[in-house]
Amino acid sequence: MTGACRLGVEKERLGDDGVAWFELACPRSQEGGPNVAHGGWTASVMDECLGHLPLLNRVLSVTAELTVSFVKPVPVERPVEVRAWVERREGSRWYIAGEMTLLPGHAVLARASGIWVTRDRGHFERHETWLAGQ
Ligand SMILES: CC(C)(COP(=O)(O)OP(=O)(O)OC[C@H]1O[C@@H](n2cnc3c(N)ncnc32)[C@H](O)[C@@H]1OP(=O)(O)O)[C@@H](O)C(=O)NCCC(=O)NCCSC(=O)Cc1ccccc1
Repeated sequence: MTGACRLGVEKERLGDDGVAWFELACPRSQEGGPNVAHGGWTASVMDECLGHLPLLNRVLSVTAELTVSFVKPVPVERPVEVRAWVERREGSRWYIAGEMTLLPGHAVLARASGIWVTRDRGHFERHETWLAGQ
């Protein structure tokens, strides 16, 4: 369980096959058109879910690139599923892809792919040092 996620993610699980699975619904507050999600919500959810895959493997990473295809409008307050999987790893880069489908029929609503770069625990401290010089 992920607790009270502001994006609406309610459940999360890593399968034995390495595929991460999430169940969620777009909150009414994220509406971008009549009864449908704002695209920024969809992109954020894909970042959140795909980015959780390294975390579920106990690896700290940050998003370096993210591409989202908006296939269909996402209805608000309707259960949707996101699946995420690792396509390949090269050096410190994780190439991760995923898709969002509408439950219960699994019509595809969005697809995403991106690159996550692993970081050590000093990442945020180094950022604070950099920020102080700006
Ligand atoms: C860290 C980095 C992405 C790269 O820093 P640098 O100093 O340049 O890195 P460095 O030189 O050490 O290279 C390392 C490796 O990376 C590669 N590479 C580098 N750039 C790119 C690229 N654009 N695209 C592709 N690859 C790139 C580079 O070739 C090298 O590869 P190698 O090791 O030779 O195979 C920096 O630009 C940054 O912090 N950006 C902001 C990130 C941020 O704030 N994200 C949003 C918040 S996080 C979030 O929300 C996710 C989340 C969700 C849910 C739960 C948890 C997490």
